Amino acid sequence: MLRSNLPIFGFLLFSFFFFFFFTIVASSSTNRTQRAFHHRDRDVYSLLRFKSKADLWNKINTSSHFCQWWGVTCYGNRVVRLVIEDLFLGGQLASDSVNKLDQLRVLSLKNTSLTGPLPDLSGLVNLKSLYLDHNSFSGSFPLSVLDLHRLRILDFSFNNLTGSIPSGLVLSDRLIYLRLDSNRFNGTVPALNQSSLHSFNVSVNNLTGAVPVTSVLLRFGISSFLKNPNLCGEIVHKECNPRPKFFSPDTAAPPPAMVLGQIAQIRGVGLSRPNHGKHSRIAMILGFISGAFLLFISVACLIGAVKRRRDNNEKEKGKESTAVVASDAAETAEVAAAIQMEQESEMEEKVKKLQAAKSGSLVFCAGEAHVYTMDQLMTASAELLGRGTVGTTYKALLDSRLIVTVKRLDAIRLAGVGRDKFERHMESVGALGHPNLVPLRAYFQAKEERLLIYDYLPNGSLSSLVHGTKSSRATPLHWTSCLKIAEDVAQGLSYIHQAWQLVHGNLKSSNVLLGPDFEACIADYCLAALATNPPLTSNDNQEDADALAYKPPEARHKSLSYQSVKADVYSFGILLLELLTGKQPSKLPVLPLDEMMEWVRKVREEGEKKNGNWREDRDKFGMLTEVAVACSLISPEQRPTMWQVLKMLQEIKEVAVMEECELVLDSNNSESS
Ligand SMILES: Nc1ncnc2c1ncn2[C@@H]1O[C@H](COP(=O)(O)OP(=O)(O)OP(=O)(O)O)[C@@H](O)[C@H]1O
Repeated sequence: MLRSNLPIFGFLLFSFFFFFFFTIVASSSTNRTQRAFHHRDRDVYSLLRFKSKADLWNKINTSSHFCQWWGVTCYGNRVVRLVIEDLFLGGQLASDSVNKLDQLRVLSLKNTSLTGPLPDLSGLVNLKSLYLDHNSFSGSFPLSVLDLHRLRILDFSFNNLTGSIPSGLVLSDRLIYLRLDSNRFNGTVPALNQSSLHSFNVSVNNLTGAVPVTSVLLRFGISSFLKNPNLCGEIVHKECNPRPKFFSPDTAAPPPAMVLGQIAQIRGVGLSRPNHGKHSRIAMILGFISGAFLLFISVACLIGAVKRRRDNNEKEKGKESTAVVASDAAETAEVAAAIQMEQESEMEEKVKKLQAAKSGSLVFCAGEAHVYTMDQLMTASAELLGRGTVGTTYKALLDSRLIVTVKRLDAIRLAGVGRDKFERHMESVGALGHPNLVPLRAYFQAKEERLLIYDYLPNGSLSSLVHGTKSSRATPLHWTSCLKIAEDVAQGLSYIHQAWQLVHGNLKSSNVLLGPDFEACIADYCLAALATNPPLTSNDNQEDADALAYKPPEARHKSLSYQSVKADVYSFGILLLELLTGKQPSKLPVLPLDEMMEWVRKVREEGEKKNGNWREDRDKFGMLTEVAVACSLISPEQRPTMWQVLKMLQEIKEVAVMEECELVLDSNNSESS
């Protein structure tokens, strides 16, 4: 009986397990989906709440998907950047709004006329850059910022913040940029000493007391502390509590007339007049006798004291009579020891760096893990990528299967750059961190050798994409690709210009590389500043002509070391025209706007005949050409800043998104009718 029912038991058992397994899988995937929706909804709710309290004039358009809103960047439907700048919002930063955006990496609301206190920000656990400058925020420094362990950039400058600057900031060891200037902070300056800090300013506040003498604050010098009238100390060149000088008028004995007057007051009589002969003679004799008596007593006491001093235990006596002096001396010794320790540690740091350089060690940039040594780098298999204006570039494959790019700088072209200058410059460049910059990971210098180590970007350069290579054909880019690449480059460039006030100096399509997701990343930034000699002329005249075409007219006849932000803007304009037309920079004509638009249109139409698989949108190309022409104007003053360029590009994107939405709505309407 049991044996005959075995198949039925087997079937029931199988069904039970199948059902059990299916339920678990289904419920876990439902949970996952629910979680994703839950996070997304929370982001939408946060943005809406932010808008409702901050955007009093309804400047932020929320009719599209939230990831398309002005200033919002998403990754996988989660908000990673909220950048709204130079816009009159006029409201407040409500609590419980942005604080829920736990995937946010960049929050920038600079110059948006926001008021009120700064809310709790401790929920922004992934935040790396926080720009709330040029607003009217009031109240105290939000302590929740101290919990943001990934924070590298903090800018609260030009607000009305009050209270003290929290000393907990000394523990924020990732901070590279701290601006608290032009507020109303009071109290003392915290003893910041994190070596990561590259930019720091607390000028124009009400700070008081001695500026702590740490090696990092010393490096910034007086310019970071200006217009705080009550600050003192070595760094601000002002003595703290100036001690009264011996024999200064303040401490000198009061004038004799006053002494006499006081004595007279104590005795209850007026000042004696000189013509009272007898009384004055008696007074004189009495005065003489009492003076002599006092002198005798004093001398006797002195002799007694000296004798007792000899007899008594010296230590005991020291404790009693010089307690105050001893504590002063201890304090002075402590301060001296602290200063000496600081100087020693500073020296140690310098010696270490020097030894590192001499012994051939790599100097890793701020926040980098030391994952390989110079020896490993030297024994890595290398492939030549190319020779450029400041050196030769190799791709190196390390043992750990890590691929890096090594740029070997040309000693002759960097001949005028001393060891310290190079080190300082590379420290600043190494502290730059932006998704559209190829990260500099480490640098090395020894005698004649200087190396820079960057990430290797696998998808080639923009130049190869636009013009093709031996192995790949050139592709005319769709306007959306042009816009995306232009926006990426503008983001990276305006970061260099704005946050760091550096310049690229050599922007061109071979210096724009494509990252793993085909995002555009700028390479070779800020190196031109080191090249003191003009570049060697290559054999390839075409290459020379193209390199020259990126240079603005004001820089054509100068050496490579000529650079400015407006020269970068010009190069960007040429790069954008190159993107739009696929023409080499030296083949681009110089034309006024209307003619340039016409020329770009013709070039695109020719391309379309050859490549019938893409369609262009004339208006979009027109708008992008307008931006390119504005950037490449002859007069540097008339060119926009990179920040303005970025805005123009984002506006074009917004127009395009709106048009697409309208199209979808129209087609939906026509289908339903
Ligand atoms: N980090 C990198 N990842 C991948 N390829 C790179 C990287 N850096 C440079 N390259 C490529 O290596 C080649 C040589 O670069 P290099 O910077 O030496 O010269 P260049 O860009 O042609 O000129 P310049 O020195 O004037 O910038 C270029 O084709 C460049 O695209």
